[in-house]
Amino acid sequence: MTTTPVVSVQGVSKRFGSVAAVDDVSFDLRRNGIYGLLGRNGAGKTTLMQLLTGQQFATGGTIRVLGADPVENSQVLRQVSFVKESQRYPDTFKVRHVLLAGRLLFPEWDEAFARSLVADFQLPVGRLVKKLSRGMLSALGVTVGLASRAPLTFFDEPYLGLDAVSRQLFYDRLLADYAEHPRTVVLSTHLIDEVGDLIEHVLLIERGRIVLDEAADALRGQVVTVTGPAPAVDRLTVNTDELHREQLGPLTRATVRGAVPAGAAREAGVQLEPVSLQQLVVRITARKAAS
Ligand SMILES: Nc1ncnc2c1ncn2[C@@H]1O[C@H](COP(=O)(O)OP(=O)(O)OP(=O)(O)O)[C@@H](O)[C@H]1O
Repeated sequence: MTTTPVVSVQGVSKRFGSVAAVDDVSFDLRRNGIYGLLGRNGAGKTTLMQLLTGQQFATGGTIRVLGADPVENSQVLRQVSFVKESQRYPDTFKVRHVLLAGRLLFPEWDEAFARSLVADFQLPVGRLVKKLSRGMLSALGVTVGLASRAPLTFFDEPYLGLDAVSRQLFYDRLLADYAEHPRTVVLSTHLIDEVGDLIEHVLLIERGRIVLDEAADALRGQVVTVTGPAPAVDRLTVNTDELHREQLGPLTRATVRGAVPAGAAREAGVQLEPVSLQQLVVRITARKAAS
């Protein structure tokens, strides 16, 4: 059975003058999944999320969110939570006003969950938002994003201000809550190894184009480094897609995508090692940049 995707993007572009921030991209986001929107600085992650949340107009193409155009569509936008680090709040707002706004705006808001997150992150509910530290502001965004339980939730690197302990808390709470209340979550980040275990699906954007759109598990198993004498490495990797090659003294190390026979590698004294999601993204991005 196929279910309608939560987001469907067809041939979408967004230009700012001569800059193509998003360049003819097409992809779907399915119902219930944790997506990693990965890419280097300036790749187009924020612009893409702004397009999906109706905060920017596409220069071309079609965007459907929950089956409709998101622009000025309150029916759709009530189902969408977009947490970004640069979030602005009215000057007079205290933390508790932001939480109240969340409760009023989001139909699925869970007040008890919000309170437990406020306690976890030790947020001062009576303090003016403009007096919060950067980390506290991030924690407030994360709290709203999680407690909103929106069917489509975007986190645009809101955790950059969080310290390592708070970031781990965010990842733990997200996973636990997602298990009980599945929804579609998009995490944009360049802290790829940190979110590597959370992500079910990878969308890699590079200079406005989607260059990878794959299940994370499939990717993890597909890419290996093969280290040994050059002739043996060549022989074992003949049917693979080579992403990178380097010479380490007498040894060659190739990063390849595809099946490398483990038994034959052992016999040839060639070492196989799995590649982390972070390394994989770096290799693919570097190759795209070179081509
Ligand atoms: N309002 C704007 N006016 C002009 N150019 C813009 C505007 N917004 C984004 N851009 C440009 O579009 C490109 C993509 O920017 P975007 O913020 O989407 O990237 P990003 O992947 O989110 O980057 P980062 O990880 O650094 O936040 C960049 O070249 C940026 O300078």
